[in-house]
Amino acid sequence: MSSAAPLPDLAALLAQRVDLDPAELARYDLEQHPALADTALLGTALHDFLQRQPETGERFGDAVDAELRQLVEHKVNHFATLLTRPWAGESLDAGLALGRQQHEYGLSTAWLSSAHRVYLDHLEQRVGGLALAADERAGLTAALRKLVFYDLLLQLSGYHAGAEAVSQGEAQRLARLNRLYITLSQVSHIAARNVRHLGSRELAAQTLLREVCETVVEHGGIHMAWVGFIDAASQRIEPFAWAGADAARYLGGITVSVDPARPEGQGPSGRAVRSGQLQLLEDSLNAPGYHAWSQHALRQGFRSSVATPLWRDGAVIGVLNLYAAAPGFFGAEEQRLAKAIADKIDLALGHLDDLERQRQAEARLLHQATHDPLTGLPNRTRLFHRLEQALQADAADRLTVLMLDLDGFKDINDLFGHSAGDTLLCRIAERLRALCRPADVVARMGGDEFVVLLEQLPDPHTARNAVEQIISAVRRPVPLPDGEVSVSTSIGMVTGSAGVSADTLLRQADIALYRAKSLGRDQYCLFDDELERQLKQQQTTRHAIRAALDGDELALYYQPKVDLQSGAVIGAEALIRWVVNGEVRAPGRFLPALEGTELLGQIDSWAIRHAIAHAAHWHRHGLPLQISVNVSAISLRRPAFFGELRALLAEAALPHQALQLEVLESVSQDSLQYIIDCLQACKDIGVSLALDDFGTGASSLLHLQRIQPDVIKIDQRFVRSMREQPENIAIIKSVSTFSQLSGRTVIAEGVETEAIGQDLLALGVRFGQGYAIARPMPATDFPVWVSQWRPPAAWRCHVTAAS
Ligand SMILES: Nc1nc2c(ncn2[C@@H]2O[C@H](COP(=O)(O)OP(=O)(O)OP(=O)(O)O)[C@@H](O)[C@H]2O)c(=O)[nH]1
Repeated sequence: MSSAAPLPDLAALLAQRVDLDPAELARYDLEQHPALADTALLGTALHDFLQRQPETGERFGDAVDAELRQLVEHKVNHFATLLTRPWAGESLDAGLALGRQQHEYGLSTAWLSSAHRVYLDHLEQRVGGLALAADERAGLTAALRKLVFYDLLLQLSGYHAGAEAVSQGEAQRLARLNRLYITLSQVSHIAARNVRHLGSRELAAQTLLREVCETVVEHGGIHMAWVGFIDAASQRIEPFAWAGADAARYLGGITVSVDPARPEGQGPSGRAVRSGQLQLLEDSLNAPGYHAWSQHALRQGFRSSVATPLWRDGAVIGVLNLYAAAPGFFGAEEQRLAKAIADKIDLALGHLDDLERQRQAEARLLHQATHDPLTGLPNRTRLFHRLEQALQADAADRLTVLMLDLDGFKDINDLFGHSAGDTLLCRIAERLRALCRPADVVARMGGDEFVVLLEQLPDPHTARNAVEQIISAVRRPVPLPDGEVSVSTSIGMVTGSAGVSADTLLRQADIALYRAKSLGRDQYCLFDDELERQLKQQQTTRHAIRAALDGDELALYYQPKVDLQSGAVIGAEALIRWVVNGEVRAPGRFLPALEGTELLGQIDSWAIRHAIAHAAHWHRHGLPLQISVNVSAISLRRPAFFGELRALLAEAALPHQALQLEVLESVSQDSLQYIIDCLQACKDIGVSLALDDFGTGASSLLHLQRIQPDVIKIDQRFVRSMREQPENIAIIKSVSTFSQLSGRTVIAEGVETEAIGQDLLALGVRFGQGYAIARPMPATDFPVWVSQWRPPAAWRCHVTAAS
């Protein structure tokens, strides 16, 4: 061994510490004494010694045999090298490595040092066996002792270097973890944020997840972070939010799939989705299955990453990817943190979904509260709100409200069933919607009533056009499972004006609608102040009539019906009068105000009750006449009508034939089967039926067939003017002939003069009613009149001539 070569710094330093002079060792030329090492012997001694140390068992556990043997082998080899080439670099390295290794095993310095006792014993024994002079042996022994201490210092240096490296690495790791924990707490904070104001679920998720990525990058020492979600159609993981240097460019350049059959599905994200487990990429440079991305990753400057699955309702929906610049960045603790961040994202997404569900539920509730469930149109509440908004806008005068009510809709329900009625309402709703502009409001107010709100109309002409189109559209037949039905609609129309309230506008539209109905339906009516005045008048009248019904102001007057030929009184028609402060008012002055109201039905009931009472009284007093009373459609529609009538007849003990019901042709035009059934039931118990005002309806003969009246009353308009309008004579004649042929009695109304009576007799009409016979009179006057009545001589002569 050459002592001329300089010692490595550390070797020189340690040698100096133990006062070992390389020249001193060199003097003994240890290579001459291979027996000194005797590695086999030393190995056994060292193994036996170390195995006895209590610390050995604690440190090596079950693996004591294999691991201790290996360590002992390293030690012994090193010892042999040390003896022969103590200053060689490999000897130095091996000593340091041994020390670091014992530190890594977690062995103490005491344990390490104790081995050197064995070296000393071993060397002393070996040296004792050498053939050396005493002073030489003493010198060699001393040099070898120093060499053992030198090695002890060398191994302890390695041990400490190891300890230092670990503590430095640990400090860095702790600092990194600390940052990550801070990051996690910030992520928790973000995930728990109130997101209501962030807009839609999509927008809120984007904001939250972007903030999470930014926080992780900014505070967590992460190079880049992104969250992606699985797109079911493409089976790709589509980036949703990201942060970090050039993240957008990186993500723009890669495709990530969950499909294991594709190379893009082989990376950590695809595997994370499929396995539901975090996937660790220790080093992108040498990771199997990573070739598809490694170039991108290198350019992007990251070496390690974790892909953590994101969950929703038990299924993986996406991935959180975190990247670090250093390889092996993600230790166990970092991975736990990545999972914890992913958990927070799961929570935040769950929270967003709950919020979205809540929002949808609220929207549904609001929709339910503001829309009609049958047609889906806005309901009264919403209409009212929209109307108020429209009125607050500047152009109130360019606003038109149309209030629609279908005509005779009740009949559709009655004839075809309620569900057919529903279908009809839906079809009408669709037609209205189709006719209006998107900004117009079409609302269903309930029942068969709709309101259309037309805003920003350029002129009144446009509004009228719209109404006319609506009227025609409603008229078009609607196909139903059992055939087609047709309805019409009446419409009240009103135009907005500055300062008018929504309430008022709707009320005015309603007034106009009412007028359109009373004018005969299937038309529209424009609201004006006169209309309102009339309505008020009407309401006053109704109020007064209701009071009259309860009080004693109504009376029945009787107008006789006679045989013009013989002068015989065949009966009388009961006509209602309203006696106010001595003034007797004819029904024409107050009944129109009751049109369509239940009050009309009450008036009918009152009249029937009193007519029966009068007739019964006269019957009991030798005047067995048939008394007729007018009944409106509204009464005949009442299911209780027939029962009540029969009870009244029974109570008064009046023969049923003594009562006649006069119905208007318009009743029959309603053609309701149950009205006809009701009339038939009355006929079946002997009550007589007269068709009033015959000739004024649209299809008289047709309805005759359905109603089957016993008596036909020719409307007085034909009779009164028969002299001036000869065509009326033809009508009267044909009605008379037809009636005689079908076995019905014909009575002419409006016999106002003797001449008319004569003409009627000449046409073969025998029975009449009119001023030439008698005006309607109070019930008390009627028996007297009957006893005194004589027909004009001309009629009697006519009779004579005819016979
Ligand atoms: N099928 C159906 N019918 C309804 C609904 N709501 C209300 N109705 C009925 O619709 C009818 C509306 O009454 P009215 O407007 O007085 O009946 P109408 O026969 O059209 O009378 P006019 O308007 O005077 O021509 C009533 O018989 C209600 O029972 C519904 O949702 N579906």
